[in-house]
Amino acid sequence: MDTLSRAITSPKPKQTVATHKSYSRKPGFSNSNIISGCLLRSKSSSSGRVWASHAPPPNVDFSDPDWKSKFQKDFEARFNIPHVTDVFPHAQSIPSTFCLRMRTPVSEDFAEGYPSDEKWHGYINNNDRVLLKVIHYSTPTSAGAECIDPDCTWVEQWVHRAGPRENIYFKPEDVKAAIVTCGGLCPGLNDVIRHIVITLEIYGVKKIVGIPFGYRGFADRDLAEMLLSRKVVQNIHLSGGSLLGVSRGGPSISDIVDHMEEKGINMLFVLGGNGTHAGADAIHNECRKRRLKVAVVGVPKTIDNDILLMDKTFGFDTAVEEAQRAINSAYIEAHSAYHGIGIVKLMGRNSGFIAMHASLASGQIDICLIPEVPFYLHGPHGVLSHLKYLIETKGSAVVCVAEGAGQNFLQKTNAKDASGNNVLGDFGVHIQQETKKYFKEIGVPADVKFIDPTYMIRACRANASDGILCTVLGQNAVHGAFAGYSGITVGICNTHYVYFPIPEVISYPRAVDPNSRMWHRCLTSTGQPDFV
Ligand SMILES: Nc1ncnc2c1ncn2[C@@H]1O[C@H](COP(=O)(O)OP(=O)(O)OP(=O)(O)O)[C@@H](O)[C@H]1O
Ligand SMILES: O=P(O)(O)OC[C@H]1O[C@](O)(CO)[C@@H](O)[C@@H]1O
Ligand SMILES: [Mg+2]
Repeated sequence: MDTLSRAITSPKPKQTVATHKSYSRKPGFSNSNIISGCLLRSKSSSSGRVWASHAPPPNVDFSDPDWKSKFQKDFEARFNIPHVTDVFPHAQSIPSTFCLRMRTPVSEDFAEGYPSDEKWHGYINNNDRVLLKVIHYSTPTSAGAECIDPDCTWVEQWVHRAGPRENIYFKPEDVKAAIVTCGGLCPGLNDVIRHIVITLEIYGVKKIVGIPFGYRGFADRDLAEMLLSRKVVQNIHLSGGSLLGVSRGGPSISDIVDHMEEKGINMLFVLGGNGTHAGADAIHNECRKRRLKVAVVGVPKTIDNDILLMDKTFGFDTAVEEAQRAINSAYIEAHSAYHGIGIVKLMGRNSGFIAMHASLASGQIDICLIPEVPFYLHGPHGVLSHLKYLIETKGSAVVCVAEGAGQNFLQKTNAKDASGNNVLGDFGVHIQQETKKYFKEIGVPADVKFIDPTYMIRACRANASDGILCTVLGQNAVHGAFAGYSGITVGICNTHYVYFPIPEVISYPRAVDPNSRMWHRCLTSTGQPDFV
């Protein structure tokens, strides 16, 4: 009988298995999609019916001989990126002021913005596309297969290529651009801010401001806009955090747009996660409703890496690198103690990407627990009994747990943060206590240490690869806005840079696929058994 679950599920004691948690019910996240995505994909592969995690629910009629072209048409419509001409069909474009040739950094040359150079072939054609999925899975049973139909037919899915356009829909002298950073911290925020400002200046924009402390800064009269320029942002990437500050919660969309109208903001760059992007999309829609010619462009920020469709989000690499240091400390502590057990908790509310990648990168983890993969703590196949085996055979062990793992072992509080996100219980502390209790009960000495490096990881400055990613994303955000797009976000997709319509990347959280090669690689590295 499971002692822990008895404590929690009393009066009906039974073994509790950690399962894929239910997601927060914020408007940006749809539970039905999670079910159709994760569960169908992971559970039904043996039956040969596997669906792409981001694909629409399987309501396509595959008996229709024309289903593929209909699907592709629908896909094209879904991934169409909103443009100012949708609302202002007569909006005039002008030749781009973004050009990197024939430049002399003499101040008077900049007075009227930068001159266009017709001979410069550095622009992206509006019809350029990037292939979203590059593997042709020949069968739904291939590892990590993401299929649309039961036969796993090859279907091309194209998304819009990011970058500077030859014609722009905003005159630089008419632009007042604002940047806002929301949600939790993430390495690289300052790098993105820096490159947005620098690129705006290259287009010739003179009015650039930062909104302090996230969306809150749009409503709080005590918080003044921060004037930004290349000079102000020159060195901000050398430290972590956000020059502008961050926050959760804040004013209504209508108050935000009132503020933008009042202050004349017509370009808004929004750096944040799924919640922030839901807000950005709502701001974009409200601006359209009010017939304001405004470009709202997002840059996805989440160390959890839980935004859909992208290779990765900025800050993730840095977080993994930093997490390794904590793992190494836990390893040394565990290895140096008699029967040492090190437990490291890493961020990841809904998704175990940091835990999985840090476990893989460090090569020092014996057990990796993530929200996507169910496990027992107690019982013959449970985590604790494997820990006993590791102590007996190796003398020490290191466990990496993702923040969102094992939540159903903990008492639910229903507490929410200011943005409406569920406040999670601390599974790291819980597994530490259970481990101590277990080894005491079986009379085996164990020295259990728990390390929670989460805020240290988030506050780091970006490493080199994230620094470059932030640079490209920041620049592309500005190119997208000048090109007249709004309600979009920027991302990296199969190593190329793209624009996505916001709703497509936040419809549910991206999660580790337990059938993926990467999770299997992680298991190979840890050598852990199935804990079910
Ligand atoms: N559905 C929504 N519609 C409009 N605004 C939202 C929505 N969800 C969240 N927001 C706002 O977006 C901001 C950031 O949201 P949240 O705190 O959830 O962080 P996030 O962007 O998801 O980033 P993180 O990855 O750090 O959690 C908050 O100010 C919040 O009020
Ligand atoms: O304590 P805070 O600042 O609210 O943020 C914590 C959350 O932020 C994240 O790092 C990003 O969403 C989560 O993993 C974590 O739960
Ligand atoms: Mg979030």
